[in-house]
Amino acid sequence: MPIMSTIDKLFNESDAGFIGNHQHNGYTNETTEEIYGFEGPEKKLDIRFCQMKSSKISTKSGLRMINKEKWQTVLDSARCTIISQKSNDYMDAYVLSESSLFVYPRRAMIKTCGTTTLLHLIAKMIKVGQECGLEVEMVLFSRKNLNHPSKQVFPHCSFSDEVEFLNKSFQGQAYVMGPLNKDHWNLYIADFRKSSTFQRTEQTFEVMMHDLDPKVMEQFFKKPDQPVSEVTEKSGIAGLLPGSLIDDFQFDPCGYSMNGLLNQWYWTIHITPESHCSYVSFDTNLALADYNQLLANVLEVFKPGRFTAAIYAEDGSPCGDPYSSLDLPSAYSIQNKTVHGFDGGYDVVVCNYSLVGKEKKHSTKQDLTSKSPLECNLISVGN
Ligand SMILES: C[S@+](CC[C@H](N)C(=O)[O-])C[C@H]1O[C@@H](n2cnc3c(N)ncnc32)[C@H](O)[C@@H]1O
Repeated sequence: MPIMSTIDKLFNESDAGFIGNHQHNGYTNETTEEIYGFEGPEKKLDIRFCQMKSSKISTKSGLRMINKEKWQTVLDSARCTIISQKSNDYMDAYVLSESSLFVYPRRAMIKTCGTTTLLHLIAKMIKVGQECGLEVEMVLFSRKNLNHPSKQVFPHCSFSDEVEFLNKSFQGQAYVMGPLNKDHWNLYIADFRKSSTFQRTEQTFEVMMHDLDPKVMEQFFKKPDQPVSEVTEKSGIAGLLPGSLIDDFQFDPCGYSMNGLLNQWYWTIHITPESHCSYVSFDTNLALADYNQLLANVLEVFKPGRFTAAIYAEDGSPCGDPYSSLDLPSAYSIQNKTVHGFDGGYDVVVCNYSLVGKEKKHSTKQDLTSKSPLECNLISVGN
């Protein structure tokens, strides 16, 4: 079935008053999103699994044994729908009505936006793992601060509720990276990995962009007869990581999501183009030694007014020194940089940037001599 007719069918079959996660307020014809703006910033759950000792099930495909229909029943708990799927030798990647799901044999990464209830799917996720002979060995839950937390469904109205909820299943630790009263990134980690059992080589890079250039955002309002592949090409998205298998989707009347599969690496972009709540996210686990050029290219494509960048890097990953990563693109000034070294063998760095003066042209060509004052928070291990 073509993608468009699939999503039309899914949404038409939704309960009255709900279109995917677009929720009517029940009093007028206006949706919650029309009043407050769509909540672009995603909640992200990254769960790593290992072989369960007591289990007789042992397959190389692990979580990839689970089919699309079964994943949909898991996603029902988060209130989002699978729109499309693409797979390669390494992973299954799903575009969702609200963001994306990536499934590796021993890892599932889900990000959902709007008023989805991501953490409600944890119990089903653990069960799915058990059915594949796997148990959880690490959980990372993260999200940027939300625009309208009070419009969320429990436990997503506050990070402390989310942490309490997560701690019912795992015993983890919670961190706020960045200024509490400005853009910041919440992170919860439960790490059950046995030390020195294997090399830690994972890394992820996220850019969370606000106040985007309206001319750029115009491209993500659906135009009759323009195929989504043309939007992906002309916007510059396709050129970010050439050679990728791309699964892209345009929402009606606006909005855009894509998953990219580049060998074993995923990348994903989600766009909320409405001017009163414009937001774009870029997320990848691509194993680069540093992300400066990729960041510059992403900024050149989207031209945000402000953005937060976050790197998670394990000690054995190519991105060895996150502190010196995220060098300043010249059109932007860095507001703050928060680095946390974890005793589990990984570091996290989160930076906030804003565009220097509206009159300045959007150019992200690197000029490392013009660094502006840097407020730097170094948090020691175990804090
Ligand atoms: C799912 S997309 C991408 C969200 C993403 N987290 C981001 O980075 O902005 C959200 C955009 O699609 C639009 N949209 C249109 N129909 C939608 C639907 N049925 N469900 C979710 N979003 C929809 C929203 O208004 C918004 O502009």
